[in-house]
Amino acid sequence: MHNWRPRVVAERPTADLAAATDAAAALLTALGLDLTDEGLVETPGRMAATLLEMTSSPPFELTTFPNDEGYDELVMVRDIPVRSVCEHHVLPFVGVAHVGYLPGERILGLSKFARMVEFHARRPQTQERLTKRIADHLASALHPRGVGVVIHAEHTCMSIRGALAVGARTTTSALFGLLRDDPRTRSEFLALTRGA
Ligand SMILES: Nc1nc2c(ncn2[C@@H]2O[C@H](COP(=O)(O)OP(=O)(O)OP(=O)(O)O)[C@@H](O)[C@H]2O)c(=O)[nH]1
Ligand SMILES: [Zn+2]
Repeated sequence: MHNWRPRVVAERPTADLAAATDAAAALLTALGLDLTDEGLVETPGRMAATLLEMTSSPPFELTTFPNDEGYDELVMVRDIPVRSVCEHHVLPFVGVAHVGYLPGERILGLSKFARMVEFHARRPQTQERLTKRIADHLASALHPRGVGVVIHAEHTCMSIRGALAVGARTTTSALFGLLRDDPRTRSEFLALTRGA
């Protein structure tokens, strides 16, 4: 009945796209929609593929290098795009992450900051948990002297419905080590997250 085939199928071994398509059709029908309507015929398949795409993480490998020069100042990647899905309404939240660390013996390939954010973002969750997981991952992979993650995001579940707070942004942060405990490093990091 549904001929539409997704162009991009994200990986998740336990996903059953055919069953998800049938379930999406049942949901839309239960909501009173007529799926024989021309524009809706392929919608269940698109819905299933879209939800799978939005909640599946691309795999990646962390590449680290020895900190040969003994670089000991802050490394920071700002304005990394965040696209995730809130676990309460399965609606997107979208924003940016700023990720920084104070290196110890290893440094991280710069692109891996963005890959790490994308990896953790692509699943239903809260912004708080996402922030903490990125910081935990960086800390366990690098054993740095400090880690900081700040995310600013708009949650569509409270902007396009419900509270209708269009433009309201939520800020979360996770700070470890010297970025949490040393006042100078902490304020340098937080100033950089504000664009200074
Ligand atoms: N702390 C936190 N809350 C979130 C996040 N994403 C969505 N929420 C909130 O989850 C809550 C769910 O509240 P409920 O009262 O169970 O759901 P609801 O009736 O749809 O609530 P409204 O959104 O106020 O209409 C809402 O307040 C959402 O704003 C998140 O990342 N972190
Ligand atoms: Zn929500």
